[in-house]
Amino acid sequence: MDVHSLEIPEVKVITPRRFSDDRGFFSETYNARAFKEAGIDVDFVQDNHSYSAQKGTLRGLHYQAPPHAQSKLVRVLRGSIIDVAVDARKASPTFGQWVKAELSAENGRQIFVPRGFLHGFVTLEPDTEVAYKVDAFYDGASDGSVRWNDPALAIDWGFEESEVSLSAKDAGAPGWADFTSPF
Ligand SMILES: Cc1cn([C@H]2C[C@H](O)[C@@H](COP(=O)(O)OP(=O)(O)O[C@H]3O[C@@H](C)C(=O)[C@@H](O)[C@H]3O)O2)c(=O)[nH]c1=O
Repeated sequence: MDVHSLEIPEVKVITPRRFSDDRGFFSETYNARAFKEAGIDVDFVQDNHSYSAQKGTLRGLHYQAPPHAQSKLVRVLRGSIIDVAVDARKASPTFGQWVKAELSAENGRQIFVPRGFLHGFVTLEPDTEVAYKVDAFYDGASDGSVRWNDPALAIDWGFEESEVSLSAKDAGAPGWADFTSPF
C-alpha cells in the first residue's frame, strides 16, 4: 500500500496493492491495521456509494458539522473523478486552502479526507461510481455545503460553470465568505 500526503499533509492519497493474474486483480481496499500504521486511525461506521450519469456531475463542497463531523475514505469503482478537499479548520495554517487528486477505477487511488474539511468531486466520465467510507453516521440536520466555484477559494476543477451538473442544494450553496466554519 502506497501512502503519500498532499500539500495539506493531513489529506492523504492511498494506493492499495493490486495482485494481478489471468483473472484480473485482487486488492485489499481497506485494512484497519495497515491504515493505522499509515497514520489513519479512524473507526468507519458507514459505507456510501453514488452513481453519476453524466460527465461533469459535481457534488460539493460538503461537510457535516460537529458532533457529526465525518472523515472520508473515497475511491472510484467505475469511471474517474477529480476529488477536492478544502481545509475549514479555523486554527489551521492552511485554512481556506485546497488540495485535489484524480481518482479512477483504473488507478485504484483513494483519498483520505479528515474531519474539518469540505469535500467534493466532479466526474470526468459518464457512468462514474464512487464509494466512500465515513466515520460518523449521516445526519441531515448537520449537513452543509459551500459554493463549489467561489472565487475566494479558486479551486481548479477543470470545469466551467456551464459544464457542470449540480443538485439544487449545491447550486444554492452559500459562498465562502458567508460560511462560518463549525470546525
Ligand atoms: C450523504 C447521504 C445522503 N443521504 C440521502 C439524503 C438525500 O435524500 C440523498 C442525496 O443526498 P445528497 O444530495 O447530500 O448527496 P451527495 O450530493 O452525493 O452528497 C455527498 O457528496 C459528497 C461529495 C460527500 O462528501 C458526501 O459526504 C455527501 O455529502 O441521499 C443519506 O440518506 N445518507 C447519506 O449519508
